[in-house]
Amino acid sequence: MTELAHPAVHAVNLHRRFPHPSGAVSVLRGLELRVSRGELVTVSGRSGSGKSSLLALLCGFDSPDSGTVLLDGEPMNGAPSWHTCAVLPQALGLATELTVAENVALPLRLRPDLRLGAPAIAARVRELLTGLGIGELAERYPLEVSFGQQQRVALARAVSGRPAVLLVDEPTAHLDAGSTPAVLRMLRGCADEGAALIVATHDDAVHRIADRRVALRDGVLTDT
Ligand SMILES: Nc1ncnc2c1ncn2[C@@H]1O[C@H](COP(=O)(O)OP(=O)(O)OP(=O)(O)O)[C@@H](O)[C@H]1O
Repeated sequence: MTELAHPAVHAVNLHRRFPHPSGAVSVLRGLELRVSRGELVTVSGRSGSGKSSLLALLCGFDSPDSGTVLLDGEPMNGAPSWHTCAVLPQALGLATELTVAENVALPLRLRPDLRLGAPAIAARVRELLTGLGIGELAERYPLEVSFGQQQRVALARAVSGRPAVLLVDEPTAHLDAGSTPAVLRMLRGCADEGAALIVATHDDAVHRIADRRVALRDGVLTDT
């Protein structure tokens, strides 16, 4: 019972400042955020307001100057496992030496606890790629598909292991209007299955599927 009292993600008084010879940038200034299981929160904010910097702190890629990130009530200790917290970063980070299907399968192969055999992994990969409209690209390599297609591959990889927390940076930035609904369906579906989602976006279509919208301004979040 007590564990349900904790939000899946709780950012407490986060401060992050980047030193630079031409003047330090104080990006986060006491930022607070709580996101529950099953909740999809979108973060808006002008370019350079600190959305990606926030996501980097929440997944442990970066550390705050002060403040804490709690996952399920526990202070983050280094980068959490991929099935605890998965990320779709702007830079995607696909493994270019692996095929599209192998990239998406990776989080599943890293989870022996799931005891998934090769056929079950292949079925999950197929389901995700087909759901995103890129099933025919399974055997290609990331550099043989467009950037918008790579972005959907990276989304499929992020969700394949059913992470408890999913952090997503600009998921529709490189998509045409026809490809966007499938991405929105997948994001919403993850939240409906119980994941906590934080999605940085400039896209109103993404904001429309949110349970809650916040804006990052002057280093803090406000409800919109
Ligand atoms: N490693 C770093 N070193 C120095 N400055 C940084 C670093 N990372 C980010 N910044 C600065 O922090 C600020 C916030 O950047 P960030 O990428 O988080 O913004 P954003 O809101 O995600 O922007 P966009 O919408 O364009 O992606 C910017 O002024 C950026 O130049």
